[in-house]
Amino acid sequence: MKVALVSYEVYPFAKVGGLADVVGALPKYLKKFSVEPIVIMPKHKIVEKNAEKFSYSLRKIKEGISLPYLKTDEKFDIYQTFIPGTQIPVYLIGNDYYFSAEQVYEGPDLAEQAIYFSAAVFEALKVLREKVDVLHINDWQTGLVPVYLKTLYKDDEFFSKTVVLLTIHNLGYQGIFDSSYMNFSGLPDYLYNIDGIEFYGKINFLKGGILFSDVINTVSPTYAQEIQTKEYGEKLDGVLRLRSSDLYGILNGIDYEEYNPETDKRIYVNYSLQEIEKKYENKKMLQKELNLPQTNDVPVIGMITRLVDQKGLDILSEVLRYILNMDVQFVLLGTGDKKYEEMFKEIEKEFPDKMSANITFDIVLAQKIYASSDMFLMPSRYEPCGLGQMYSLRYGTIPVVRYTGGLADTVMEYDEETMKGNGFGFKEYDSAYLLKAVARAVDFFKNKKGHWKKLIENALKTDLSWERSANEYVKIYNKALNKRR
Ligand SMILES: Nc1ncnc2c1ncn2[C@@H]1O[C@H](COP(=O)(O)OP(=O)(O)O[C@H]2O[C@H](CO)[C@@H](O)[C@H](O)[C@H]2O)[C@@H](O)[C@H]1O
Repeated sequence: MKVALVSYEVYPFAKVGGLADVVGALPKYLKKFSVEPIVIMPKHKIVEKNAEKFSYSLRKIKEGISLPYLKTDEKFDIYQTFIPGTQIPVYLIGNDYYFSAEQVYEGPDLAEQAIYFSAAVFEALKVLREKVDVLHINDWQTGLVPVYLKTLYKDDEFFSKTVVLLTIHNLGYQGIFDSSYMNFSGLPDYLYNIDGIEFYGKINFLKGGILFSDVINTVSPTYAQEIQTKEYGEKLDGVLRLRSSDLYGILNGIDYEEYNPETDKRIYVNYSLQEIEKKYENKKMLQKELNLPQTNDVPVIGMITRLVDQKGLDILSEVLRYILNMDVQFVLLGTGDKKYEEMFKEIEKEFPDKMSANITFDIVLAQKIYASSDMFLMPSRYEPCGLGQMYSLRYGTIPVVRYTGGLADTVMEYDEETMKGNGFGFKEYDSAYLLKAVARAVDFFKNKKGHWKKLIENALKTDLSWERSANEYVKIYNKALNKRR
């Protein structure tokens, strides 16, 4: 079975968030289940910049390809590279006008960029003579791929057996744009309809993906249920309920080779369950690097996140000062909304010995924080899967989370009686419960050393590998293929 994973971000070539990690890792594991994966992404400017850092090279293999249906004369080239350490080909759509901004989600016009990329997938596959069974698309940027397939490419022999799986990594981002883009896309006008891609007087790319894909999944079972409700449905719950018999939840895995405390070169000192004291050497080095007092008596609470409302920053802002009045240190790494960046900077000034606010994007520092912290905070309003808590568990760092979406599927409240569970959390989205959960974790760290050790052991033993998830993906690829047979 040949599968093309289509994504606007892929690690290590261009990463903004968790989407990149998933599409960068999944193909490696699909291979173990006899799937032949290829990857298609835009050649963002950052892809060239990252080449040296991650030791890959880019080779131009085709050039000057036009898009027959779009209202543009812009042509694209195809570059090729491989997922590092593998033979898995990555094809990059290169166009200087659309994909040369400094940041992945910048550029002349994000709607046109996404349309251009989605349409280019078809022409690229034809030029490359890559006949794929499944187009595995990801998030709104690729939502129009199945719409093109089932309309303008419907009678194209080359794609007559191709099916589409849409993975929704985050329903909060849908790609809602002015209806005038219908014209640019070249898609038939009848699609601008409530049963098509029209959405409250605009067009919605993700809605197109949901309606036109053969099978859909989200990145955790709980989130797959939640998004069919009004509370989490982001106005697409009705459309999702319509597709509920084709909607699955598959928990993401994490890349166990890339994220391994025993071998990770980005952290200060490697460690394992057998040498857990070395985790504390990391902690001391991080404290030093970030100018915090070097001590093991005080728990370090880490947080690495895009600074957006989704991540629970509003309830955190209500109680962060209370948290810092406990005997703790708090290390934040994140970028995003200015109001949150400023808030953390402000609080850092108030608590210079306790708070370190790092408003930057830094993959190496992220790793050091995952390894060195005692706890990892993720009080999300909603969380499709969440990778942060999984990386923490892998590094023996205890997650404190709101039990929603994938957080509810991966973190289990610690039970003193049975000594089962790998973290702490709260259900209701309310700052008082957040504070209580943090206080409970701090109490265990300080006063219940035996239990804390057991927590670390349970965290390190949690199975979050991709193998199981890759197997699930193969099952739903087959479900999609059965629809066309
Ligand atoms: N400033 C910074 N510096 C370095 N690294 C940083 C960083 N800010 C964030 N990161 C990294 O970006 C990733 C974030 O992944 P998450 O899954 O936690 O959230 P995100 O909302 O981006 O992903 C969405 O897609 C993923 C993938 O499906 C879902 O798990 C998730 O729920 C959904 O919201 C982590 O690897 C984190 O370490």
